[in-house]
Amino acid sequence: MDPIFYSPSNVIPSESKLATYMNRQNVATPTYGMNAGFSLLSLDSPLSIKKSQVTQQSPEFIPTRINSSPNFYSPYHNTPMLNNGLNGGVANAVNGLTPTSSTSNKSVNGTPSMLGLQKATAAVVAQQKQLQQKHHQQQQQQQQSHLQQQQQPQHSLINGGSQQQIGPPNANQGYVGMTTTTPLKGGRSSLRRNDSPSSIGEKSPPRITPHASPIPTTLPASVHQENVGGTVYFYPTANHTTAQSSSAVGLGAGGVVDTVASHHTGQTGGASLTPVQPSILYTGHVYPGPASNVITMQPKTQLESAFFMPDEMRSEVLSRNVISNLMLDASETAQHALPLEVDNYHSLYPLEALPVQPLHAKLTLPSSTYKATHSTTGIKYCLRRLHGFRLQSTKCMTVVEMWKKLQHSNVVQLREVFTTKAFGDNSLVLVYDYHPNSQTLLAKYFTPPPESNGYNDPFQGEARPFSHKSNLQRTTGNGPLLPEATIWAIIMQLTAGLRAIHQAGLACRSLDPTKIIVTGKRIRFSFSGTSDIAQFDPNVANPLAVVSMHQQEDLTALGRLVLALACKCLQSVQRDNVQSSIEMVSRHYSSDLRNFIVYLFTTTQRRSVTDLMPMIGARFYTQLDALQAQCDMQEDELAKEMENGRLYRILVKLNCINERPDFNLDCTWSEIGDRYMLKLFRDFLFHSVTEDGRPWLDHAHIVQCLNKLDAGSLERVQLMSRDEQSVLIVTYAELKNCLDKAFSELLASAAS
Ligand SMILES: Nc1ncnc2c1ncn2[C@@H]1O[C@H](COP(=O)(O)OP(=O)(O)OP(=O)(O)O)[C@@H](O)[C@H]1O
Repeated sequence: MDPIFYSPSNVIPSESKLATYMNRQNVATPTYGMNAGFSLLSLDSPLSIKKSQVTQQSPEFIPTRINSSPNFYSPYHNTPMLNNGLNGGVANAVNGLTPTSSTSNKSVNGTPSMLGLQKATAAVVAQQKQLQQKHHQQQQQQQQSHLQQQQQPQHSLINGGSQQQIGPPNANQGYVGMTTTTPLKGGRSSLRRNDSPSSIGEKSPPRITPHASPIPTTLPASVHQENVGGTVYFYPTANHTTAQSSSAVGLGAGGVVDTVASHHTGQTGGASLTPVQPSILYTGHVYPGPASNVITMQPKTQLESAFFMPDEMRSEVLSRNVISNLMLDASETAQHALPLEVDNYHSLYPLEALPVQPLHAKLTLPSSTYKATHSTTGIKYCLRRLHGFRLQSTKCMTVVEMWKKLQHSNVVQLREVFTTKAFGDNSLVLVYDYHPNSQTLLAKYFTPPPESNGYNDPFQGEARPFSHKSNLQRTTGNGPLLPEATIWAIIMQLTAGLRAIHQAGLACRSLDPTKIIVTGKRIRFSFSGTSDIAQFDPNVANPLAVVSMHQQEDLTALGRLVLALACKCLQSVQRDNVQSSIEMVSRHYSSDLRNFIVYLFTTTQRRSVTDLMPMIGARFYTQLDALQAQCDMQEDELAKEMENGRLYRILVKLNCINERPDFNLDCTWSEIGDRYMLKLFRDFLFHSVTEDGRPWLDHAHIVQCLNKLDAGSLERVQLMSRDEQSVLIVTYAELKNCLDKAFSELLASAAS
């Protein structure tokens, strides 16, 4: 909330209109000319859009006009928009000081758009500056001497969308009229109720409780009080308005209440017409649309990319969420003989394990893997259970601590280790980070695709890994060979992880396609440290020497894995096949890849993971570039979703307040006082209809209005009562104040 506009009032209840007015009186704000002020008002409202200009939206509820509006994403009131030649209609409207010009909302292709509306508002602001200079003197004279007389011909009552020129119902009320048309109806004819908040004579019978706005005991002479169906509204009187500012706009005739007028009343009471700066009108923080470097990365059209995340990213996120939320019901849990709780974890869910043929069959202990939820934090983890395992020595906890400290983006982090009897045996459980929708390297690259017609090629797959066809290796039983770039991308991630492990004084010891997981494009060593614990020997004299030996074994295992990946076949690394497999690599891939594999297979010399870096060479930059491009895209998606989250929170607030059936035993709470404005605003947002009564659905309208509400823009909005008999004119800043206040009341009540 902006304290400038909503400083606490001392005598008058803060929820009353008077309080709002009183607060405004003390504020030095720029002054608006009456006509210009109204022209500003109407131009940014869909109320001024003619039926013929309203374009039906696509079923997807996307503004379809975006392609024809290149500046759609320009921030509101962006000055350059004034110069793009698209706002001629607006200029005409302003020149004529006629806020009713329907051409103001036309976009390039002649259809109305929020761009048009934005431009209209921006254009008005610019035109306003010129007009203020031009008419400054003239207005001063008019306002000082004959304000009342000059206003009279302009008085109008917005009534059911038609324009009626009427005189002020009561001269003492200081009504200041406006001329406008409202082709779009904010109300719903089917829901017409006599619940108008403002005075339009006898047409708005009461629906509002008399206790809505407590009446202050003393009223300043400058304030007019009016009781409408039990709700008291306070307006500045004509005299006061005149005295305050010769150009002040106080209250619309009949049902038109301009609650913003005093915002624009000059402090000196003179007629200085300082326009509201665009930045003050709306300090927007809307998503400006995708960056050009990002949009070219996406296969979608500009429109799609602007609103929706790439399909690949969406399906990845969705499937991760689905998998992450999977749970067993009670009968399934019993069927799997799973305990309800294991230590601090519950909701165990077995992670599917494929029948595998590991390259390293050293770890023969039976084991199981589960997803489980932490009882306190609700965070999901991956539990690796070693069945029937007894810790021989607590000395191995030293190595557990070393693994726990190892943090790397290519290593699944070990969190804790505990023993348990919850499974009915002595199990050791290792708790790792859970990465949903992961699959092992084995499942991803070494599993034959399912046969479509039931026919199995006897010359393909594991039965005859290098068979009769001369170009067999181009298509193995596990599908076509991998592109070299993919192999290098895997190598880079594996060597990065391995380097971190070795530098921490540890060894992987299970560098095996069943113990490496792939999550999207990320490769991680999983279940690290399991071998260290399962095969811990407390009697080893020189643990450092053993680690060094294991590290050398890791490098050999890496060479075997890369060779298997290059041949897309596990049998290619069997002792008898290695030579022919390397020849095959020479034929199909670069000599760099071959040399890389040969280096790792050369066990006669001491190797180091750091020696692998120069072999990767400039490919490192390609990988870095791809990662940074991905970051750019994800950051852009984040910006988009951040805005969605913000708008969602406003909607939550609005809907918690609107139509609330009962609050502190007051069933009319949401219908009275300032909350009534929020209700009408909700109608304006979502229930606008075209002149012929068709729903007017425009996502851009909703987003734009919500953004203005969130920013507390000083721009005004016309709200029409559901009986369509009256119009309330408020700023978004006032609406925001109402929203904050009403929601705070709800929060306070909920907390008490
Ligand atoms: N940290 C993790 N987060 C999410 N899923 C994982 C994680 N680690 C492994 N997985 C998945 O769990 C599944 C089972 O892995 P596991 O290593 O138990 O396979 P396995 O074939 O049973 O191996 P083993 O024969 O050694 O028990 C695999 O699909 C793997 O992708």
